[in-house]
Amino acid sequence: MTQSITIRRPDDWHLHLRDGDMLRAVLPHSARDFARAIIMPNLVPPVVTGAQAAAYRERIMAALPEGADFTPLMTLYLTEDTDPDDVARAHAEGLIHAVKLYPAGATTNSASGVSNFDKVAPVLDRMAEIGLPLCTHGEVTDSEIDIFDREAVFIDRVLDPIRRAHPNLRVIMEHITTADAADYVRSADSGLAATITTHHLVINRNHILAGGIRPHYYCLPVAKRETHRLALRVAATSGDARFFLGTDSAPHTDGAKLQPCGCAGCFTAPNTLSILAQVFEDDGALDNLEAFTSLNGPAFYGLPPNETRITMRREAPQHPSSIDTPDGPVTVFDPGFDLHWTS
Ligand SMILES: NC(=O)N[C@@H](CC(=O)O)C(=O)O
Ligand SMILES: [Zn+2]
Ligand SMILES: [Zn+2]
Repeated sequence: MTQSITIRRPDDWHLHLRDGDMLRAVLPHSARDFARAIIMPNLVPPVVTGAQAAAYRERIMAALPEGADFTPLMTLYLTEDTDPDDVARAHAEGLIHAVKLYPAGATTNSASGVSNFDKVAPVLDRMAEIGLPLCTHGEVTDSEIDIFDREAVFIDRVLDPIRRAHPNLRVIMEHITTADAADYVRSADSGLAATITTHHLVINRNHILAGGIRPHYYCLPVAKRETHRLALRVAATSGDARFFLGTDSAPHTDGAKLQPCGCAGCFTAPNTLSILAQVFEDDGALDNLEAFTSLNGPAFYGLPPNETRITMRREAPQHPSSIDTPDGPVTVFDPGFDLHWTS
């Protein structure tokens, strides 16, 4: 039996670090295992301009533990008023690595997102020209569309039209949850990729709803039926360069999760690598773990893979079940099985 695995240091291509006390509480958990992360801009207010991204980057750097080796890769939150010149400038400075599209109202802190997609066409044209990728929260928000269908409908109604209108735009479908999305990504030869979260490889909708409601498994896009989870496992463990890790680690205090109307998001930063090693081992794909966590993402973003390596050992890890913050505890995602890989 394999006792250790050595891989290039992983990156996280979709991460919520929040701000202030929460930032200081969660950042060490990502910085321990990941060299770089694409930092989501859905703060309140959102990170819309290059100047705001530069200031947020400073706050992240200031919150890093002594000696940590972690580089935040900043993103801008796309609004109908986003200025193409500001985006191009922030990209040219090396500050931002993507722009994030949230359909208005789709998820946590997305009120300033896009309703009229025609209004963002000039920004998307400029991004295509300069090679700056668009990250999408791929769900429509129409109240008449069933929540379990919102990703598949987004592909037909929003994503495919955007890609036809901007054929050179590089797009990352974030946190995909369906076989439909995996198939759509495979249908493109280039310029399209997807991130997959840790939790969507582990839970299906039964975990949220059967035998009692489990708010800590509620995230967006919501986990789908088992056939979709299995399709994501195939995509993630295949080694296919179009799929890579974006944990979507999205911390909310227990007070905010355990409510009549609780927040969406799973906090997976502390135990993601332990869970992934086990998922890949269970699927007989340990050899493809490095492609998913450390190679495919940088290749799509046009960055070199990390030079340093980490070794994971077959040993029961010591992860906390929750972490403390000044605003209250944040529960760590429970995969529902014992872990036996330590990073
Ligand atoms: N994934 C989630 O359920 N929540 C994210 C937002 C997002 O990525 O959609 C958050 O910011 O809390
Ligand atoms: Zn999202
Ligand atoms: Zn997210």
